[in-house]
Amino acid sequence: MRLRFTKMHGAGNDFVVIDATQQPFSLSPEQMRRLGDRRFGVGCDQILVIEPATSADADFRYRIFNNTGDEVEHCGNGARCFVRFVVDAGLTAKRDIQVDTMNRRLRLTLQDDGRVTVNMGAPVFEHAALPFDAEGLTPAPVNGFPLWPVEGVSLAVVSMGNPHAVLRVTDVETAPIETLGPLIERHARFPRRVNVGFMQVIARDRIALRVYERDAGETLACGTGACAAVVAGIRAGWLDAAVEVQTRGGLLKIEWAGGDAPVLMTGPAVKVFDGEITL
Ligand SMILES: N[C@@H](CCC[C@H](N)C(=O)O)C(=O)O
Repeated sequence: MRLRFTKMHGAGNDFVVIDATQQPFSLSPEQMRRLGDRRFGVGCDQILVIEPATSADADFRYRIFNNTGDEVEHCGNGARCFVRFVVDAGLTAKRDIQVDTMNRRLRLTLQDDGRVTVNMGAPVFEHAALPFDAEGLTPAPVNGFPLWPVEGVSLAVVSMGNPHAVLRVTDVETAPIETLGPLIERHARFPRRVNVGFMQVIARDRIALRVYERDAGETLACGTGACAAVVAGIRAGWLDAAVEVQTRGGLLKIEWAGGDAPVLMTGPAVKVFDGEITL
């Protein structure tokens, strides 16, 4: 089958975007893996699929697959690229767009400077939402916020629609991402696995972050990971309500007023090229 696609990235987190409003989309997990393979296919961290809305008050439906072919709940950097794509492709004349994902309604705004702000919804701390199995563990609360001892480190657990574990490190450049990342990602306490964020607090309004993503491994940026890290940092009393997140691929701005307030994420969305592939 021949498939038209657009290669995009958000702060270096890269995507193959498929417009399923204009062409049929039905790829097997094997075809997805080939598409996502950097040597045998196009290569990307995630595949984003844009579909017509299925509810009356949404503009589109947006589906996300890791480059392993597994469908996942959420992708923050991808959400920004989704907006850039639908506006540039003329699929909508709106600048404020509502989209349904697997488990959330997102509200997104294309700014005049080309960046996109995404209302990511509120963070969820209930363990069932990740899920996280805390049976038999005693948390070490920091300012009342529980940090959980797993594999010798202290983890904050946060769902942004998808699961995140966040740990504070003194230096992201020397943090053991390659060893600890996969160990926590596949730890039995996270039955559906987890994205693992390594956060260095630089100031109350600035962190450096590296994320070992579920399935994709370390990416140059993770939007939901940035939200989870900032939320954890705010709850632990380390950060203010607006924080710049330095990732290896670029800068993201995250804002959260606490409680049930939604997390707002602002950052870049860039088209790289259009292409066609036979799968
Ligand atoms: N890169 C993403 C997150 C993609 C999904 C993640 N790997 C998962 O499995 O939950 C982002 O920008 O949020």
